[in-house]
Amino acid sequence: MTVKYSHLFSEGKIGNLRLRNRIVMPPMGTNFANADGSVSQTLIDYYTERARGGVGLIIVEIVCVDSPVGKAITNQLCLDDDKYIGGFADLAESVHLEGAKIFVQLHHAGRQTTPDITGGIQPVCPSATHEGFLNVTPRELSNEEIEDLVQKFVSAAVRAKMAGIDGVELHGAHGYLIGQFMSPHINKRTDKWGGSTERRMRFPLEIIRGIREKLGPNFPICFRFNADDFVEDGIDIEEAKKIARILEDAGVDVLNVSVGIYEAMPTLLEPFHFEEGWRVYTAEAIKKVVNIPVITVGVIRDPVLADSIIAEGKADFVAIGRGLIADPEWPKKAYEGRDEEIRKCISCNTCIGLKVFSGQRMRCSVNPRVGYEWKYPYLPCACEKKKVVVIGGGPAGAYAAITAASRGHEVVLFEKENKIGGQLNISCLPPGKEKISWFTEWLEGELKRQNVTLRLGECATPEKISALRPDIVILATGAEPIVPNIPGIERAYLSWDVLKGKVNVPSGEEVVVIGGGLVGCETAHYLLDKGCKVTIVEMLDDIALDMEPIGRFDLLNTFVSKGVKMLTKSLVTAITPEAIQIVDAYKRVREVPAKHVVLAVGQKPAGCDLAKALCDMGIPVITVGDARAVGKIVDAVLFGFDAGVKV
Ligand SMILES: Cc1cc2nc3c(=O)[nH]c(=O)nc-3n(C[C@H](O)[C@H](O)[C@H](O)COP(=O)(O)OP(=O)(O)OC[C@H]3O[C@@H](n4cnc5c(N)ncnc54)[C@H](O)[C@@H]3O)c2cc1C
Ligand SMILES: Cc1cc2nc3c(=O)[nH]c(=O)nc-3n(C[C@H](O)[C@H](O)[C@H](O)COP(=O)(O)O)c2cc1C
Ligand code: SF4
Repeated sequence: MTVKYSHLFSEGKIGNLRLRNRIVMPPMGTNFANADGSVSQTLIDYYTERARGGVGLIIVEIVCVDSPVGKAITNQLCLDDDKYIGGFADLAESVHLEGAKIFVQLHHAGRQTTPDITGGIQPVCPSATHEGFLNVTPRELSNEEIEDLVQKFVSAAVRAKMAGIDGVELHGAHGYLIGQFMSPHINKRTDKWGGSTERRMRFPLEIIRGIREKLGPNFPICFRFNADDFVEDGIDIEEAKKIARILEDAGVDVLNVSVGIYEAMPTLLEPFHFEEGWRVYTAEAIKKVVNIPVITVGVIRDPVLADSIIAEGKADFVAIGRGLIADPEWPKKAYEGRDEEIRKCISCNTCIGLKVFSGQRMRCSVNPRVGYEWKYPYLPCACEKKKVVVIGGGPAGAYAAITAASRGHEVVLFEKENKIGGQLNISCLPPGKEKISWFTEWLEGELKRQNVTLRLGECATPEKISALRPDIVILATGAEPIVPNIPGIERAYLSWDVLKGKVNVPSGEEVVVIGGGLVGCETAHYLLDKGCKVTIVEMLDDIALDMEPIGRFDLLNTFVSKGVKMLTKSLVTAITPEAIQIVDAYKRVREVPAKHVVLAVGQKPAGCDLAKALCDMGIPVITVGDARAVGKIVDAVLFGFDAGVKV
């Protein structure tokens, strides 16, 4: 077989370690560890599946060297005690059996954590500089504490080696403890641990020296660091080049080049709008000044791009992070030239913002098996072939249909529109959200590949359904916008219609968006981009509270910089010909001028009557997605998949 991406699938080398290709899974926290920090079966199955999918090297997520004060997430792996070695040995063996190599990322959060995570302990830092994203003021570390921490990193590396792990990555990026020492933005010390670049590098260099002393010259050490902190006075690309040379001289085997600290969060965990490969230039700049291999990362979703990065010598390895959460078979499919079958990550950040950073286990919007690899190791073939009718071709219905068909059932899917996707076709319309349509395209392709009979442009009725004599119906009719009963409501446009371009709000005109949730804010963003003067009115304390926090941080910065008015704790009581009437936070009745009014006060489940009619006919019905409870893509896909497994 000719390999389409010959550069990507050429052998790689880190120190003396040989890797089967140039694809690296970068560290990504999951919250899958046990509560005591030990390796769980969920975690082993999750990583083993990625190894089976063909990745060359897995760098396991942040592993704490000093728990609890050094933890950044609730259920974080630990290696600060010998009791953890056994679990890591099981993990290493399982990954090795699938042909991949495995490193662990040694980590201390420093100031980028909260007392909720550290068990009430005040976070520590080289200097007591305030952290703006989490709003934390840390305590300054003493000289003795710093020396003790150096030993903790070294001891954790020794334990990793004892467990059969192939190498360690030191987490010097993203503004965690090692990076805090390195960054002039955070490290204000005047003793031997602060000052010039060389002095700020003392902490990581002591750790590297300690590891080399204990484990010798052949144990691979990877160093992850920022080529740009993207904050004032932080590390920039010129400083990063100096750092890279210092690390090479210190005997580091490979550099994993990243960017951003929490205060510049959208650069390190890019929301929807960041372009593919936007930060490859940083790795390319670092590669030019060193002779050791360099890893690049950040929104690399497409094998063509990944292969070209290697071919053009911009980096030696490409790290595919969220891409491998979304599709563990990304490498295998690329290797076999099945590019269109890759279920690409859409950069929604549900996995991190709504799940891991919110103390929950990782889940993925487009891959329902994430964290459930143990539960669904394979899809059981249907014992008895059934006729399954699915109503609704949004993500819930489409995923249910794909899953049921792949198990051998005969599946018919009704979608009243002429296109699959449901609300995905609206959610991809606000500025920067085009990547959502990648998922719609994948669903369309997969429905074809699984031979699902599509009845597009056909509204399902009880009569049509019963005529097909289905064994079971999966009802995935989604949601519809809520229209509140307030005087003057006839003058308001629905946000869905504005986004679809069914109504035109001329640019330059004043618009009030009623409802400041995700849909209202994204409609406001769309109107802002069109040049409208936008006011958002929201009855809750704040806006966009249902939005993924990193995307929200990004959007609110845009709103502030572009002068969007945000009226919170304000209830709309009427819409008049030129204004809206509100009761504001101080219980005052006020008028807000509004040439145009857009309504986005939430959605409610649709299709309840249809479900009832089918049940009355004695047809078994499973209701999934927004039709069951209005949620997000992640909920629709998980429940759709689960229904497809159960029928
Ligand atoms: C503007 C906007 C932005 C959004 N942004 C995000 C986001 O960033 N992240 C996120 O996670 N979620 C987002 N969402 C929400 C997400 O799109 C929905 O939660 C998800 O699409 C629900 O999937 P579903 O399959 O349950 O329903 P839907 O997507 O609503 O699909 C239901 C389908 O059923 C069809 N249907 C209904 N009745 C019948 C019938 N009788 N016969 C045939 N077909 C029928 C409809 O035409 C529709 O295609 C957004 C939603 C909107 C409106
Ligand atoms: C859920 C999640 C958890 C992450 N956890 C870590 C981590 O533990 N250590 C780290 O260095 N980077 C972490 N990252 C950043 C990734 O390693 C990677 O740099 C980033 O996601 C950009 O690459 P991508 O677009 O390929 O996902 C995390 C990212 C995600 C999405
Ligand atoms: S949850 Fe969203 S961002 Fe995270 S891997 Fe899945 S698709 Fe990508």
